[in-house]
Amino acid sequence: MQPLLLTMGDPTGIGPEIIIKALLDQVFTDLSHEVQVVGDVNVLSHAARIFDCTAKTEKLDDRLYALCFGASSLIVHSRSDLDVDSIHYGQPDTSCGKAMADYIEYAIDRCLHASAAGIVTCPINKAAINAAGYHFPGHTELLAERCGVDKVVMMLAGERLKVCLVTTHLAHRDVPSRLSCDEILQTLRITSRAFQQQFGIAKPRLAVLALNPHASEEGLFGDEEELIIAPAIKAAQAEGITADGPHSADTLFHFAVKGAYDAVICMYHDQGLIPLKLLHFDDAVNVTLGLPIIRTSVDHGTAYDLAGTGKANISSLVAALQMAEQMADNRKL
Ligand SMILES: NC(=O)c1ccc[n+]([C@@H]2O[C@H](COP(=O)([O-])OP(=O)(O)OC[C@H]3O[C@@H](n4cnc5c(N)ncnc54)[C@H](O)[C@@H]3O)[C@@H](O)[C@H]2O)c1
Ligand SMILES: N[C@H](C(=O)O)[C@H](O)COP(=O)(O)O
Repeated sequence: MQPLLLTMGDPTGIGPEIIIKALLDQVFTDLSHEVQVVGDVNVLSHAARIFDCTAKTEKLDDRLYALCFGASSLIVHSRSDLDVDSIHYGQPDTSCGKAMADYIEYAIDRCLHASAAGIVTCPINKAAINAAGYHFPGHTELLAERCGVDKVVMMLAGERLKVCLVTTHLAHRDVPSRLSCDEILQTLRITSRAFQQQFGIAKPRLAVLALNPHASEEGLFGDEEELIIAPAIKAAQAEGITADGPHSADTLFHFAVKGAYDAVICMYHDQGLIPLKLLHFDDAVNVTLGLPIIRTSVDHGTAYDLAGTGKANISSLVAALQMAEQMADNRKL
């Protein structure tokens, strides 16, 4: 069985320590897929000290190590040679920015060449990867580009609520001009197909949100609902997709969490991620739908205020690993 690759994320964030914590808590041994880390063996070894552990490092091959703590061990594809004495929690430099982007690119490459089952990502700092010359607003867009896909969907998934975004990382003032009937229709198609093929829901029920308050109150404040969103829903319905709306965003979530829908299609990042993280910050998973490879992620960021303390919660990491494993198993069926 091919391994799941877990990218370490920002070397100065909480990524390294949640990986070590997961290893010490035997999280990886509870999975049927082997988990291998793509990161920096010295940074991980350094992070072990946060938990008063000393890691033994064994070189297996070029850039391939085993990191051992007593009976627990972890294979590490060590793709950077950062100097742990010159990097500091919460302060990424250009070498860290380059390293975190390299980890993702290496993992994508392995998946595209069918030598890994999927990718689970720890958080990156978007400003740091951009400063290092990788002009992407996040993993999602980097993954889409490297996999040669025009449109993907960012879904954040918790037990009670799943939100899928039509637009992702962009300024609020740019949202209306980036919304189009085609973008919404593609989001509905990708989401519906992913639920059917990857999550085993034959007829996913999708709620589509409005952009404006009260779905624009019949055009009183805005016309995106009439001109863009409603036609996209109609086109999706004509293709057999179970979608309805546009729904007022302020009330729809109440019904969605009671089980009326499998997912909520949101027009912009915070429209969906505020309710999602309010309910599920500890245990939600970020999944990229529409890729030819499997990618899940923790739902939280680099948490610089916690980095180096060992206090970060690993529940979202555990959920992201479990979901990647479930997606890999479904793919085999
Ligand atoms: N998947 C990703 O790569 C990803 C996701 C979200 C944010 N980010 C990036 O992370 C950076 C910081 O973003 P932010 O401050 O908006 O969000 P954040 O999630 O890093 O932090 C928000 C708050 O939540 C706390 N927190 C985060 N993770 C936690 C955990 N595992 N356990 C306990 N508390 C936790 C933090 O201490 C902080 O108080 C930004 O550069 C952002 O772009 C990356
Ligand atoms: N939008 C995500 C969130 O707030 O949790 C996050 O920034 C991660 O995005 P990528 O997976 O594209 O890095």
